[in-house]
Formats: sequence, structure tokens, C-alpha cells
Amino acid sequence: MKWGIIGTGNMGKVWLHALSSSKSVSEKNIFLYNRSFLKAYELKNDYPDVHIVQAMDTVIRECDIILLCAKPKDIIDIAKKLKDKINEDQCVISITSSILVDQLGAILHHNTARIIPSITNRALSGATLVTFNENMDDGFKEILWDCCSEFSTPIEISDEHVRISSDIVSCGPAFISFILESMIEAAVKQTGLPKEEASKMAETMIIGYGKLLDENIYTFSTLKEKVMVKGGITGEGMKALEGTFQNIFEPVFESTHLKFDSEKKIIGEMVQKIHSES
Ligand SMILES: NC(=O)c1ccc[n+]([C@@H]2O[C@H](COP(=O)([O-])OP(=O)(O)OC[C@H]3O[C@@H](n4cnc5c(N)ncnc54)[C@H](OP(=O)(O)O)[C@@H]3O)[C@@H](O)[C@H]2O)c1
Repeated sequence: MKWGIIGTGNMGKVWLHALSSSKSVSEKNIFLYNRSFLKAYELKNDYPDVHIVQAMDTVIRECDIILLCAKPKDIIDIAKKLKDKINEDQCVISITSSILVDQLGAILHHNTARIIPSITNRALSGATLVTFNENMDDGFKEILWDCCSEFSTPIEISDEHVRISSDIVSCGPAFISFILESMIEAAVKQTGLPKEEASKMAETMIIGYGKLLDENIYTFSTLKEKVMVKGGITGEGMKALEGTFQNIFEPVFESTHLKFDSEKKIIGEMVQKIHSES
């Protein structure tokens, strides 16, 4: 199977790295096209055998599976260009929560899916959030699932929970970074511990933490219990944390969903316009 990636920004590069370094797709079977050609061309330095093409039509002509790795409005524009050029032997995948699988399916008519990546896939880890269009060919479903399993834990999700799932899987690493940075800043401010040392400590802590979960040694709750020795110091810190951090994610999720709703509205209007033009 030949894979095409349209859009080689952050997420296009995550896909490229995940596909090639997990060896699920060989570089010579990957075609890249980006609006700004040079940005894609530079990827030759790290991925010498991939094809960098100057026209989107080359991706459409050559590839069986096409990943649309642009921002939501750009994905709709790209889908409009693909619409009369792809066939039933191809499959097109969008990576954004704001476009429902049915919307992409209604524009392209053939095999479509949504696979939302996470920056964690760059380390061949973390989850991918998968939603197949109901008319999707079973062969493609299997190929996509197996491929995602090579570099992530694929999780099938419904449209209903797409935003909250993305908040956890895709935004989560940024949210956790923010929380750890605030831990580091407070340590530096309150105790004078040098920032470099505090950062190194936080980094090694979170790597070890991930391994405890990965090896099923603890869950979030059992880990918390284990560290909070009865009458100990962690418990005191936890009381303060509970006072400050109670429900901190509710406004976060409200904000992501507000933005999501406004993006969905714009996408809905764009899709409607395409239908009324055809
Ligand atoms: N960031 C995340 O962690 C994350 C995780 C999951 C899903 N997502 C979804 O992925 C979307 C893209 O995120 P990103 O961080 O990868 O954005 P990005 O870094 O801005 O990349 C978008 C890329 O798409 C290219 N592009 C735009 N229109 C194009 C067209 N018509 N033809 C070809 N290429 C085109 C852009 O080209 P230029 O070089 O010309 O700008 C750019 O390289 C987000 O909007 C979000 O919905 C993001």
C-alpha cells in the first residue's frame, strides 16, 4: 500500500515518523505534499527515501491511503479538490475532531475515516482515536487498525465523544506539561532550587511514572495511595492540592468545547456550500 500525507506540519510529521520508524510503511511507499513545498522538501534530510511531490494530484494518482494533515478548514478545501479524483480503491483519512466522519464521507463518497493522532505517537506510544465511516471497506479498516497498532494504542470512538477524547489524548500532553511547569516554577520560587535541577527532577519523575503505568505496576489511584503514607508529608501536600486544584479541568473542557462548537459551525457551513454547488 502507498500512503500519501497532505500537509507536513506538526501532525503530518508525527504521522511520517510513526509510519516509517515503526516500519509499518517503508519510506519508499510514502508520498508527501505540502502547500509550502520547501517545508516538505526539507524532510528529505531525515527521510531520504520518501517521495516529495509538487502537485497534490501526484498523491491522488499514486496513493491508496491519503492522510489529510491540515487544519480543519484547509482539510475541507483539500477534500473539495479530491472529490472527483479519488475512487473506491482508495481511502482518505482526516485527523481533526472538528470534521465528522459523515461530513468527509458525504464530500468524498468513498472510504473515509478519522484518525486523530497525538504528539505521543512521535515516540511510538500513546493513543490514536479512530472512527470509521459506516460504509468503510473492511480491508481498509483492518489495514488502518493494524498500522496504528504498530505505533500507538488505537481506540475506536464515536462522534459524540470525539472532543473530550481528543482533549485527553491529544491536548493532554500540553496540559500535563503546563501542570509540571507550574510545579517547577513554584519549587524555584519558594525554595531557590535551580530551575535546571527542578526540571531534570520533574522530567525523570514523569518518565518513571509512565513506566509504572506501562508495566501495570500501579493505576492512578493505587499509585496515589502507595505514595501517601498514612500521617506522612505527601498527604499534607495533597490536602493543599485538593483545595486548589478541585475541578480545574471543568473550565478547560468547557473552553475546548466552545472552540470546537464554533469550528464545527464553520465546517458545517463549508460542507453545506459544497453540497449546494454540486
Ligand atoms: N497539534 C496537535 O497535537 C494535534 C493533535 C491531533 C489533531 N490535531 C489536528 O491537526 C490539525 C493540524 O495541526 P498541526 O499542528 O499539524 O498544524 P500545522 O503545523 O499548522 O500544519 C498544517 C499543515 O498543513 C499544510 N496545508 C494547509 N493547507 C494545505 C493544502 N491546501 N495543501 C497542502 N498542505 C496544506 C500547511 O502548509 P504550510 O506549510 O503552507 O503552512 C501545514 O504544513 C489541527 O488543526 C488539529 O485539528 C492536532
